[in-house]
Amino acid sequence: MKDLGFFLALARPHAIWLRLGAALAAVTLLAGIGLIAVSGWFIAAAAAGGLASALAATRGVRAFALLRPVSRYAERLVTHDATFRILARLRVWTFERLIPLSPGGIARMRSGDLVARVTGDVDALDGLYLRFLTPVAAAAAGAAGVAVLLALAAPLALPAILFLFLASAAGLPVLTARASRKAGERASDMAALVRAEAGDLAAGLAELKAYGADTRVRHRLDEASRAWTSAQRDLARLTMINSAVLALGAPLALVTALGLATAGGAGAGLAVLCGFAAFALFEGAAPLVQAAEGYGRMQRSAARLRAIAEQTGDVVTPAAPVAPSGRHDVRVEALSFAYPGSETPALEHVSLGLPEGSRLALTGASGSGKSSLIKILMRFYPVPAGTVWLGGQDVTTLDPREVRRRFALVDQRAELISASVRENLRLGAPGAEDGALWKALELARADDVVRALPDGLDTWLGEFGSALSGGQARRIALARAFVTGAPMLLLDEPTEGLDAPLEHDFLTSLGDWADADERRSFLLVTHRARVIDAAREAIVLDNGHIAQKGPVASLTGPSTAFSRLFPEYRPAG
Ligand SMILES: Nc1ncnc2c1ncn2[C@@H]1O[C@H](COP(=O)(O)OP(=O)(O)OP(=O)(O)O)[C@@H](O)[C@H]1O
Repeated sequence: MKDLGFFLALARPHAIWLRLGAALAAVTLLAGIGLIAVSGWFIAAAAAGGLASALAATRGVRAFALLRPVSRYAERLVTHDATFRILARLRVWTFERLIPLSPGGIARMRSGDLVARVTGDVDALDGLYLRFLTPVAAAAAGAAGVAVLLALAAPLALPAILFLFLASAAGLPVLTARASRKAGERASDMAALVRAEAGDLAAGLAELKAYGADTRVRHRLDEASRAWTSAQRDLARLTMINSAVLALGAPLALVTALGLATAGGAGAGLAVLCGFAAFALFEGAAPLVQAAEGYGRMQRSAARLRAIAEQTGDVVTPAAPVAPSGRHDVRVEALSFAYPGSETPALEHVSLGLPEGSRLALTGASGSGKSSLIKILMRFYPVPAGTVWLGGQDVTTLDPREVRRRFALVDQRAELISASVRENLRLGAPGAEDGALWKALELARADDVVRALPDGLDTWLGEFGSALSGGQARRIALARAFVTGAPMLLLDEPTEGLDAPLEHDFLTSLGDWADADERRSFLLVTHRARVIDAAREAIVLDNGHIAQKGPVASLTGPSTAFSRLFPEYRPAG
């Protein structure tokens, strides 16, 4: 309940609309009770031949019959509008909690699970605002209205009817909430699991099929789906029982009120009016029971969403970040780092400098820590030991977003988003004009690629840029990095998988970009000897330590770490 209370509080800015919706729901319920009660009175009066009463009743029927749909329409409009606004706020709230989590922190969460939280869990909470708050107020107003009517016309019936109503509108929902809790939580968990499994299956379908593992994942998905269906079946059973109880409660109230009103001396017309009013009151109990049926699900969704709010990012934004200096030289001093949950350090006591205008290659065997260093520079992970200086300032005193703005990242996956070429290029510079995009494309030798696409810059690139070859995607990713205007490029094996001419073109583009401004610099992670020639200096990492560093030509020589990695290396030219 604490979690649900938290999300109720989040809806406070929209409270006025929820209250108006509740008032309209109360009017709708009262109009419904009035319509049925007066209709009953009309039938009884007409049967008894009381023309005057029958005429008065028809006026009542007309008034209530007009009022009910109008107030219901207005209520739906107001409550749905308020609910959608609250859900939109909730989504923004969720993203605001996710964004400060560093990419390193988010990478530990399953992507399908994240999607389930932002979509399914947020949607599940609509029941809290739409099916819980509004009906409580309406049912209370309906009960008060019928109580006044019975107190005036058939006081004998009042206690029995109120008892029946309280049992249906309070007792039954409480019992239902208890009974539905486990099944609801299971349904919510399984729905999230199904989304996560389906996400994994869709994302890795080609690989899973290639290795014949798709059947295994499909089985897991089937199992989760079956568990989800079973939980939903349990909930449906509960709904069925509740519907039966409510269906019995309404006629029981009718008969009770009718009998007791007659016993109390009310005439036939009045007795029927009281009976039908008591009957119609049960319309107000149904939404409360429905809300209780969704309690477990809502509770779980609220808990899962709150868990996001309670996560603290690995990379902390300082409360008062210092303003960045205009410089962008980097210095790493005695940096040590291990991944969360890992005992083995990925980097140990690493010190290096990347002055403005530098062209540095970072090489080393697989697992030596090259990508880890890039992730730390990008502030995807914290700096647990040692110091990283950017423009003479300790990066932990700067806003991580400011640090990231100084770097543009290109890696071997060249992750293009499923959007147009233009949107991909503008990812890091949303306001960039087409002229700037074409300039960057020319510099990255990707302008011909884009001109050959059916709609040029407007061409849709498909999921992860699947409409392009690896080489084309890499060149567009390089152009995207150029568009950002960042003075430093971090390239993580950017030419992996490219043939020699494509690799040569890529490195020439990189060189041209760096030549255009002497303050520009790049750090190039590579396993390939040919690529090292694009740099002036190189660092060889070995098991998280710096084994060698200096101008590329100085690293060769018998039994150096560099020559062990590149025995065939001959400096270019
Ligand atoms: N997300 C992670 N969680 C835990 N350990 C990790 C993670 N990423 C890398 N490691 C570990 O950190 C060490 C350094 O990895 P890193 O990716 O930096 O090496 P690398 O030199 O870039 O390797 P490669 O050339 O194969 O890309 C390795 O031992 C690796 O297993």
